Amino acid sequence: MTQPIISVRGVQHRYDRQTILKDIKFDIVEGAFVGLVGPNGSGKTTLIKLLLGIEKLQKGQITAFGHPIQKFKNKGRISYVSQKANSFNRGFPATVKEVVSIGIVSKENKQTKENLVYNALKQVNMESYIDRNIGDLSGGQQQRVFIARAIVSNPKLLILDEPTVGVDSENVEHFYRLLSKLNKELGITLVLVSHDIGAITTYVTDLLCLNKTIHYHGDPGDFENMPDEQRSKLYGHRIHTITHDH
Ligand SMILES: Nc1ncnc2c1ncn2[C@@H]1O[C@H](COP(=O)(O)OP(=O)(O)OP(=O)(O)O)[C@@H](O)[C@H]1O
Repeated sequence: MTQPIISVRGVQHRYDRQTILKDIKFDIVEGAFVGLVGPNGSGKTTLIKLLLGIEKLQKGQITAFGHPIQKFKNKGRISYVSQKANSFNRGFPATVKEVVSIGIVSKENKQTKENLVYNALKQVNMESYIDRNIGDLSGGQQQRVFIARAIVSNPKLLILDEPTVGVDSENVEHFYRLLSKLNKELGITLVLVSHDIGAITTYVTDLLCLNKTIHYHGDPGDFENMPDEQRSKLYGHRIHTITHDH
């Protein structure tokens, strides 16, 4: 069986006196495309922060690539695109090349750096924008540049927190297709945080429904085929049938 690259056991998390996460247990295997869904305030970002080691683990165990998260040295293996990545204003004084270079974690010479940046931009079809100012691009284009920055050091796992906020629906579809390509062709394991269960089930291999605890972890197709009422229970929140044609 494939070894999990992330393993979470018995995780609990509180802010002040409020329990945000409880009895969290799941594995992420190499090559998976995981959709992490849940209503507002269900703890998705907190869980991601724990996986990234940004938030201190209070109770339970998390291992990343076989190491306890407290001792894990990332070295570019886990990469992250945050919720508000695509919000640069017009005129922001940085080129696409400069933004993507920030993602290079190893010491490289100038030529290697340029090649890495170009290749990462090519993966997201943005290589022709390399010398443009980041602020002059649309939200969807900026988001692609941030993906390039996140993959420029060849991560094994890429975590994206609501990356399609502010991106129009047509570009959202393109964006999910791009993620699917990165997963299948480059073999990058993905965790995609989203509100839009209907849109992501087509692309993800595993669905994780979170609302304080994990209510469902499994095949997205099996989840979609359940009656609405049962799905609402598993999602931990009322859910409408949202189907998207692809
Ligand atoms: N640093 C913090 N201190 C105190 N409470 C926090 C902190 N961060 C988050 N919370 C609270 O924890 C709960 C879960 O927040 P979190 O951001 O993890 O949820 P989420 O599922 O990502 O929400 P959303 O979908 O709205 O982004 C919320 O009630 C939030 O107000």
